[in-house]
Amino acid sequence: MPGTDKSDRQKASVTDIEALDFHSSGRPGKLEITPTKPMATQRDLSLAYSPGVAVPVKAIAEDPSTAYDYTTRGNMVAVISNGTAILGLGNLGALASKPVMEGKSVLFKRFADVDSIDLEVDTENVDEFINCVRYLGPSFGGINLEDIKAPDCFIIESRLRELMDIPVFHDDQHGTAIIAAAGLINALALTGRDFKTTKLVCNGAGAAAIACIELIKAMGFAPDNVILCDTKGVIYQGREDGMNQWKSAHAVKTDRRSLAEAMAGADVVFGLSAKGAFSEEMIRSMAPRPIIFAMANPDPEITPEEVARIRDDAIVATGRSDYPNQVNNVLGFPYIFRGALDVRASTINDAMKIAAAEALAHLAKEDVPDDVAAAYQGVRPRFGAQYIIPVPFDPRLISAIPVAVAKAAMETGVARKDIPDLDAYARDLKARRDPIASTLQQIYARVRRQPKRVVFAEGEEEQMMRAAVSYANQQLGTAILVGRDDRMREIAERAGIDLDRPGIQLLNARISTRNDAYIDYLYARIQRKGFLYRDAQRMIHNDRNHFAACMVALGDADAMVTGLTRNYSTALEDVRRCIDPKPGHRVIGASLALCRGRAVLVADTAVHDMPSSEELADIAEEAAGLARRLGYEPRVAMLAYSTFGHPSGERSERVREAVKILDRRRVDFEYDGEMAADVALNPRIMEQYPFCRLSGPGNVLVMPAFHSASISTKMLQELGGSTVIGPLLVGLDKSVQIVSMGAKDSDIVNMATLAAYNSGG
Ligand SMILES: NC(=O)C1=CN([C@@H]2O[C@H](COP(=O)(O)OP(=O)(O)OC[C@H]3O[C@@H](n4cnc5c(N)ncnc54)[C@H](OP(=O)(O)O)[C@@H]3O)[C@@H](O)[C@H]2O)C=CC1
Ligand SMILES: CC(=O)C(=O)O
Ligand SMILES: [Mg+2]
Repeated sequence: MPGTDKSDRQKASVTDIEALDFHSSGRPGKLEITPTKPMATQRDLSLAYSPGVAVPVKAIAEDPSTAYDYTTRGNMVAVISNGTAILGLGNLGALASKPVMEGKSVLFKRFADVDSIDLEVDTENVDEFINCVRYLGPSFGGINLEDIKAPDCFIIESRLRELMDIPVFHDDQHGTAIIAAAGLINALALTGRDFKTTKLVCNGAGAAAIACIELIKAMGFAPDNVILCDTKGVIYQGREDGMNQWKSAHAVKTDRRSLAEAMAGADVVFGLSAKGAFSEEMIRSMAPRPIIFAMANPDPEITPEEVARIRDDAIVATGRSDYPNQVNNVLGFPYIFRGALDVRASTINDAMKIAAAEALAHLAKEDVPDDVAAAYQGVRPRFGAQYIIPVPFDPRLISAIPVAVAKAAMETGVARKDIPDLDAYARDLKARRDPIASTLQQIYARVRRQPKRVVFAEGEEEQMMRAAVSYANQQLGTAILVGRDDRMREIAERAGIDLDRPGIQLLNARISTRNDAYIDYLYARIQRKGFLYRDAQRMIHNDRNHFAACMVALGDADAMVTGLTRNYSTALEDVRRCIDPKPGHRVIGASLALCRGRAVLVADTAVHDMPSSEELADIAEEAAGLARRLGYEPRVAMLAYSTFGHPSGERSERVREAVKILDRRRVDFEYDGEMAADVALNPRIMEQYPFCRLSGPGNVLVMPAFHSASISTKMLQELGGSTVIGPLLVGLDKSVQIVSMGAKDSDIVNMATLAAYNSGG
């Protein structure tokens, strides 16, 4: 198995198997290309291809700038590597770099709606690489070079910048430098230091390191106060071994020779080298309130835990997302290119880079508004040692950084398109990303802060075990697998699943010491419903759903997940035997559909077959409550085949009546209907009904009946490429989620996490 030693695996938030499964499941890899125009008819074909395509061809030949109007060029970036410095893993070749490059491409899309394709170029020859890339200009609005080793990357980037008239940006250099500079601006402010007098050591003298120190010197650091080190130690004036012109440019006059000597008394240390390069002794020798950016990936030069063991006055950042203060270029490249593309910039210059760094630094100092707090695990972070830089999921990044970059491009004359109204541009950017689409990430973060005990009722199923291990690994809490101990171990061993890890508990229902309590509890609930004491005994001993639900009911676990081996309604019946609805609530199912950066809740996708008007109103209230718990303000659209009375019919009448009931109940959320789905979702169509009370497109869709709810979500999933999570059970007094039969381990983890989240606390 590729990867890491045992201790690494235990602290890793994902296992090697999970990482491989993630990449191989479904369509291998992380990207696909989908057309943006219909390709359904002969006419479509004639327009998209011959003869219609000849018209834009001629237009572009006549005026090249129209390529931005007629092709993907203006929103398309290539991520290009030869794999000679893949993260901190070294030179593993072009092909091996592909997962990272695909990853960068999906981050472009996810965070800034920039389309991107990865290109791996199989040569270590600098001239060959340049020649390969230089002719690709017409295809792209920008080139993001990635993971090319120093010093080749310096030559490659500077030659390509001369040869091409679109931005060429080596992310490991400038992306990293921008983010590190932003973090440093804030860390210096917090420790009361001045750029001009602060002493900094940078370990690593490659792509990222050289760019970082060039940028911080441009921002005011004194060259004599910056010591660069590489595998051979300090880069001092006169050194000959392992040198190149880029290192020489930063050589200093000093008698220090080793990294340990350089770090003694230093205020700041940057690690852009390799795992474990900083020893405890080195950290101990630094000045009071040291600033430590250990940025090597995937493992830092020293971990925050290791630093905390030695001193409590340090500000620590790493390149990883599972520690506070993630200094990683993911905070930069998507947004920097967004801004550059939107003004059709010919290059990304220093002014644009500094503008991005300052915008990022500034954001960390701003108050975190409610709708952003969710991205921070529901806690409002305060500018300080644990929060010097925003997290990648901060929804403000999309409207802050591209604006700063675009403005700097216009001011320095490299923009080929003007954006006259930057406020309007910021609003457009904000609309490009729906904060609800980050919901799941926020939920995970919240659970991680308050880990929960979740029972995985069908513990003998391989998928459940995988999900439980993933749940525990992600530090979401304790995963309790219910099943026969020996059977679970046998299956786990065959499947290569390691159950002996922190956070996993195996529980045999037959021999649990709590059975008498569960049986008494259950019997009290079912004795007047035609069941005998021995029925209750059998249910607890032999049926894992009843056993697990009683565990949750009696507080031995916080939440439960089941459903893999039994159909939804049967599993729900089992659970309902043990757990009541929350007082004053109705149990419903709601599905969260995530599609193209947009998210909607659809209800009721599980419980009510043909809801009455009263029940539809209840469903609306439950679904709106769920939306709020998920962190967003509901706009409930009561859906039907008709819109505001036309065409009329019995089902629509029922929905209309539900709206009147909500009026009478004076509920405290936006709702309206009845309306068709396109009216609810498309603002242009909604405009035709100016009296509609929704302030924007519906984000909670209450369906007129179970069949329409189920059919529409399944169609969204199969035809629309949506991720559908759920149905989520809402309204029960204790937190239970039921997955669909045959669900994948990743679906089960999502549901377990949602169950944990819903269990409150
Ligand atoms: N957090 C972030 O956003 C980013 C982090 N990085 C990380 O920075 C590191 C370097 O990447 P990059 O600059 O692209 O790679 P390069 O190959 O261009 O440079 C690597 C540099 O690190 C030095 N080095 C390697 N091991 C050690 C060591 N144990 N002690 C001192 N110096 C060492 C090398 O020294 P020599 O010159 O003697 O060979 C070289 O100067 C990687 O770990 C990478 O993951 C990179 C980009 C972004
Ligand atoms: C983050 C990144 O680009 C790297 O580690 O190489
Ligand atoms: Mg990189």
